[in-house]
Amino acid sequence: MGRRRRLSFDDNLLSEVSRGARAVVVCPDIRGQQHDLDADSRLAEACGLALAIGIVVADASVIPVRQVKPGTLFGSGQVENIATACEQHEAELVVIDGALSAIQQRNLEESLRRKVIDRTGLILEIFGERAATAEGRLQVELAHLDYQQSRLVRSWTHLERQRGGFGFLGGPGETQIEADRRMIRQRMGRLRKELEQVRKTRALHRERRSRAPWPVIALVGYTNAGKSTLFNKLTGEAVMAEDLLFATLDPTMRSVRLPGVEKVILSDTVGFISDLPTQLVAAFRATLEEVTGADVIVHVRDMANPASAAQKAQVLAVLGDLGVANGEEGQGDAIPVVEAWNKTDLLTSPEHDRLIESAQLDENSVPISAVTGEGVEALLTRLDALLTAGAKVHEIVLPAASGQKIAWLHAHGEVIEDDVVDEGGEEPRRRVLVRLTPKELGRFESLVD
Ligand SMILES: Nc1nc2c(ncn2[C@@H]2O[C@H](COP(=O)(O)OP(=O)(O)OP(=O)(O)O)[C@@H](O)[C@H]2O)c(=O)[nH]1
Repeated sequence: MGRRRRLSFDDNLLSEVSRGARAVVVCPDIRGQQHDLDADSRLAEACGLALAIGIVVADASVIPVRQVKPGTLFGSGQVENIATACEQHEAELVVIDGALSAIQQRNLEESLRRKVIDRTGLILEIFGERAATAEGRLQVELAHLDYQQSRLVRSWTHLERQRGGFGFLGGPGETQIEADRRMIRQRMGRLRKELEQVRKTRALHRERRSRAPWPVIALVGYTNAGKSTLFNKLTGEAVMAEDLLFATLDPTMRSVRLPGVEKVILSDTVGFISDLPTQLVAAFRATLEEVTGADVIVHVRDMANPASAAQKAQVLAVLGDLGVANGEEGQGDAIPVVEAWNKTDLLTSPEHDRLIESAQLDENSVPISAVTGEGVEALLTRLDALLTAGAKVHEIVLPAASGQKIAWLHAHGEVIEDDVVDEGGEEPRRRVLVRLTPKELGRFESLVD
């Protein structure tokens, strides 16, 4: 009969994995495949991602794959080894840190008699859990549907009937599959429209903020680099100091005071991850757009991580694509980038000394420990210098009644002289001699009376 099951997008579609599930994590090291990181670092990252959504990593291993088996990815002996590891470690879930086709996933689930998720599935779980803003949530749902759609099509062309998998396919029959595909397409269409709307609102917000009288500092960096920890240190607030990856899918904004600059907005952004599946790039970038409006970017780096250099290259590539920074100084309108070389407390003494030495050669690199506070003052001083760079003295004459504007000048600029000038006219005027950066002058000029 083939009872129809409705596609339901409202009830927890995004969650396939329960918190606390015990998992065996496997990183296939496929011969000839290029990756940003080596297999061990990828495995470590995958374990971190799994932990971030509350999965218990019971066992983790790299499995070299000479030749991909179309049906199962791994060879049969390797699948047996994974099954043994699952038995030994009482795991109910297998995380494969690579891309699985729908068929491979299904076959592995059958042989292992356990739920199997691949890397895209894992990252979608994290995005689904962490997306906080409307745009983030819409992007994640869209990415999820896209992922499911590709599985639906592929599985149908190869199989007479899909079993297991995502659970929303009911009875067999092409009409059923077609109907499901149409529903997914319609839903995706609606989501895209909603996204468009949300983006417009966001652009308005950004515009409003860019006219806000405060400079913006954006924290960017690889996942687990220590952005949230530094953010907390700087703002003095416990925002999200969890030992979690992606503690911040959506930008978090806080205002802080710097020694020389009265007030700045600090914006924490989502962490980067290696080899981001292409389907997820849009969801990830949506959250980074905030960075394009920043006055200074702080690139937080985990200097205790052996993959630190590769991570830096990726962050710079994305910032370059966003058109905000190119890593080189003095080029175009690029936003200045300060590198916060974090986790100095984890380095050995010679490593620590080497880091301090290299930082002395480059004023835009500041060794810090967001945990102990080492170097944080120096970072603030550098930020202050960049935010006040290019400041010039301006003579500004205003009607004496412009109290708010005059107060703004005192709050933001370095006021050198401020007197009332009486030129015999009807209205007394104030003449303020004040040092302002070009950006501050722009902000001042956009103030409304
Ligand atoms: N020892 C040491 N640990 C640090 C330091 N900074 C951060 N950590 C730790 O590194 C882990 C990750 O820090 P977070 O601040 O959550 O990293 P993040 O960059 O915000 O991570 P995402 O939100 O995933 O992008 C936490 O366990 C922190 O306690 C540091 O300077 N020294």
